[in-house]
Amino acid sequence: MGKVGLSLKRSLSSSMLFRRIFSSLNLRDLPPSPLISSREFSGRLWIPAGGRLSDRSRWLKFQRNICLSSIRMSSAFQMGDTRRPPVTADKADLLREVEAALGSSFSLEPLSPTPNPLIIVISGPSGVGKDAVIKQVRHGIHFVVTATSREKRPGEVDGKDYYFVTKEQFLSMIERNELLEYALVYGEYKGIPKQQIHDFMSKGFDIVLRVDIQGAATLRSILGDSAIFIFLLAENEEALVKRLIDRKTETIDRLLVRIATAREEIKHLKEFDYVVVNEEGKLESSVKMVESIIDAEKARVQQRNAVI
Ligand SMILES: Nc1ncnc2c1ncn2[C@@H]1O[C@H](COP(=O)(O)OP(=O)(O)OP(=O)(O)O)[C@@H](O)[C@H]1O
Repeated sequence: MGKVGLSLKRSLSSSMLFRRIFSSLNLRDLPPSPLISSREFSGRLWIPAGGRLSDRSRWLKFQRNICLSSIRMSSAFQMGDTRRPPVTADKADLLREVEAALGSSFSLEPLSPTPNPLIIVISGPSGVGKDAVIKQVRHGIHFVVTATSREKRPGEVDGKDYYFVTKEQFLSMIERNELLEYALVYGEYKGIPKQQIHDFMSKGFDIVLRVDIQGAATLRSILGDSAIFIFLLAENEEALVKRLIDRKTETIDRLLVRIATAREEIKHLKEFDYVVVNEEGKLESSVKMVESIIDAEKARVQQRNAVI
């Protein structure tokens, strides 16, 4: 027998079983329900096809209990309240009827608090794909533009990829306490301007900070558990080095420094909350994984509360 025939047979036997149990309820002996007609009842009941018979029997028993308790509830309502709404009344009428019976109207206030804006720190070895992942993460997120004293790479845009400043300008930003965190990386300064974080958090945006491992450690000491720390990794060392070579921005000497640094950095993985493996050719999955982490964090009962 084909798949279609088998599932048809299953659903037929399910509905026969259901009819046998439903008919044992003696609905006609019960007072009519003001809220739910027996036709609506049968429309709402659902019996899973397939599965072991014992599972399905348990499911049917569960459905029957729901039927019985609904009938009991509606009977109680009927006994205590002589203003029976007609069975044909629409949803809005029934809602008003129930509100009148309760003596108060239903609140439209959200039942759970609005999630706090998040600060998401993304770190990982050089060339692992931090920028590539962050650029594709969905809207509602502000990727903080870092200030740097390093030279612009081909294709980079000032104010979009980085704020390119001179070393002197960077040092005055440090003096004015305008940076949340800064570091000297491969002889160049990189730092996070505080004002941008304030501005976007106050508008309800989640904040993404992209820092190296040293920066992540500093941010952990400043923000503690109020921020989320994600470590981005390649699937193996070879994939990481190939990615750096493909970028065509590194001399052999700089490549050697970055590889040695990456080996040290990977040892800090345990200081992070999450790890995302950015596999070769699977950038999209890594982006989805980061988005899933953000979704899960938004659903936390105990929200993180980042304050800068
Ligand atoms: N999953 C992937 N598969 C293949 N190539 C990737 C993947 N992710 C990123 N890349 C490529 O790897 C290179 C390095 O990525 P990217 O510049 O985003 O790394 P990074 O971690 O931001 O580096 P750095 O810290 O040195 O700035 C880029 O050419 C990018 O397009």
